[in-house]
Amino acid sequence: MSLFLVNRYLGEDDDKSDTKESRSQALLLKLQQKAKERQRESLTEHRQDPPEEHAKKKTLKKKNKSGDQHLQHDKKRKLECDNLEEPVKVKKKKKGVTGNAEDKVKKNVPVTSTEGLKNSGVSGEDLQEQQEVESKDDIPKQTLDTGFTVLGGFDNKPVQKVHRVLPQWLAQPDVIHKDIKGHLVPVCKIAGLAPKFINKLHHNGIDHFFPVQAEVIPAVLESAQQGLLIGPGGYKPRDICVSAPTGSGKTLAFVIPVIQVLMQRVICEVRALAVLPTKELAQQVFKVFSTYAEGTPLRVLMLAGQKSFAAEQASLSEYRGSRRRSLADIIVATPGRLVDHIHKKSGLNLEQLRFLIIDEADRMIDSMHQAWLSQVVKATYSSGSEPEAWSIFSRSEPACITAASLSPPRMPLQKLLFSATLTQNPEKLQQLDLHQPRLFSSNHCQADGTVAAAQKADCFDFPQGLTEFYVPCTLSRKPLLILHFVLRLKLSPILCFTNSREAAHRLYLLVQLFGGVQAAEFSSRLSPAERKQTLKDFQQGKIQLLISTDATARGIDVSGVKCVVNYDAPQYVRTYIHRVGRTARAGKSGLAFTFLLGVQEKKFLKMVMDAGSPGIQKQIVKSESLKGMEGRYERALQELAQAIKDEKTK
Ligand SMILES: Nc1ncnc2c1ncn2[C@@H]1O[C@H](COP(=O)(O)OP(=O)(O)OP(=O)(O)O)[C@@H](O)[C@H]1O
Repeated sequence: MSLFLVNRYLGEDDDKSDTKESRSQALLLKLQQKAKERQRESLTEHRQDPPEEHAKKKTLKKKNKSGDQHLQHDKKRKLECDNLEEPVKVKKKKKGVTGNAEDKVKKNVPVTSTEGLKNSGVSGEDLQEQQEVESKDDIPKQTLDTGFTVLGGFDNKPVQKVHRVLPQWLAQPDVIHKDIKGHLVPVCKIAGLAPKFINKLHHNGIDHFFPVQAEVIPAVLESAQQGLLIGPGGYKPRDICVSAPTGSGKTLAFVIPVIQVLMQRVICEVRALAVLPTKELAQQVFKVFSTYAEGTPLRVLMLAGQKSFAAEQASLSEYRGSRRRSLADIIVATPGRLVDHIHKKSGLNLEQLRFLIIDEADRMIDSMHQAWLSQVVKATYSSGSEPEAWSIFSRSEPACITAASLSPPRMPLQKLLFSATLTQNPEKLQQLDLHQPRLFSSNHCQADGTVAAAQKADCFDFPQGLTEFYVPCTLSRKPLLILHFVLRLKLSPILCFTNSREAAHRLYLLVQLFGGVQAAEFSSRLSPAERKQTLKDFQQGKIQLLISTDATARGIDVSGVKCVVNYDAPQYVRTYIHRVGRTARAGKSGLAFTFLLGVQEKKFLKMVMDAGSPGIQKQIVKSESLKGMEGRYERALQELAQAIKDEKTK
């Protein structure tokens, strides 16, 4: 009933009905061909039969029209005895129940496509009668008897495509320019930054802000213009989401305003918490916070498992007199360690928390293990256990609104989300319970800076200076290719990604056995201390080829990476974007190569183009250019088998 037809949003995939449509089209064509063949046979037969014979058949057919199966069977047997072919039922049917196209062909009744009928030599008036009869037949029997008219048709209408409807804040974001170099803003132009802060930026070689920083820093400063307790206009400050390419400077976009807002604080309380997915990223952000908090009274602490739990606990707070005092203003943590400290009540007091920063937000949303966010938000409400001098400002759990609950200003909790591949799926974002969110996105920015129409889901921005290639190859040639890139093409330092830590380890052993390359591996096979040392050596240029799993794919900032190689093609487009984003950072240029087997090419290229890649070029490496390495390579392969066996025995 079309009155109650509801079209659902079927996602960005190809329309399901299209496939259904194409299937039925194909079936129809097949049936028509069969019908035509039968009609041709009958016509040839028709010409051969004498007229009386033809009349006999016709009457026979009319009598048996509504015959049942066994009668049909007898007739068939009778005809066979008379050594006569069964006539192909080509022509019209006066009455009868419509079957589907397939049934029609089985009973040799022509499929109701008019050209099929025309070709079969059925005359015009028959055609008209046929269509009238059929069109009447289309209406189910009971309506003919009752005379009621049926609202809407029963015919199979294709589902209309319903376009995605986004909340306004997602559909109309604040635009961030993609072109970093073309839209630099001098740091002194940003209102609200303390002069000594500007000097510190100059001292660290930062004279201009990148587009994402020029947009986000003023927005965060504005949300705390009236102090920590209230946002603009006396309302609770809006949460902020930032979606900008890899290497576009998102870290400083939250470090600088948070330090600027908190540096005037009087009493030390935990007022900023940055949560990151991995230890290495936490270490990296902790370093940036420490660099810019130097010279201010702010103290930065990391809870990521680099030190023992007890050592972290001791550095969180201490008793002074009868009260526990916080020893940290800003905390940088990984979710697991953070939840441990909350559960074990190890002196982590979040009741004065003002900024909750979630970096690599899409990854943090997907891996909400231990429901860390709800634990953190719960911990920001006053437990009521210790009568706090700040009780006047401490938050109480949201309850019914009363005059009392509205009177004293509560410390608002403002969430700041950052990612290069921020999801636009409202259902996923709903988990974060954002308050009147404001989105800053480069995704919607056109070349001339105007806002593009709502983007397809999962369409992202790639760094401007990135050039992407794919290399068709076979499994056995991959190691030779990576050696060719290091030894012959001199593309090092190369960051090479594999899809598993075993593959990374095997490749590392093989490259070591081949010789002549400073290589290292980076995966969870190494201890945190070894990983930290490996990253440091890579930063210092002591390593030509770093073979890594996706542990370094996100956020790790290693300046000077000229080339990223996807030794194993990534399964997901977000993984691809974060891997290739390890190069071409801060507006610099960089190369990304993906080794593809024949079977992977079509699907991978479609995935990358659908994600908004500016273009990926085919780079063929001829077998001749690998000549001369085969001998050493074969020997290295044999030794590898032995080396792996020895490791297993150890
Ligand atoms: N205004 C600036 N001027 C010069 N260099 C900058 C500026 N802002 C950031 N950088 C440098 O750019 C590099 C990338 O910065 P950052 O790691 O913050 O990028 P990102 O957007 O967080 O990347 P990812 O999405 O991969 O985490 C860093 O080495 C940083 O020091």
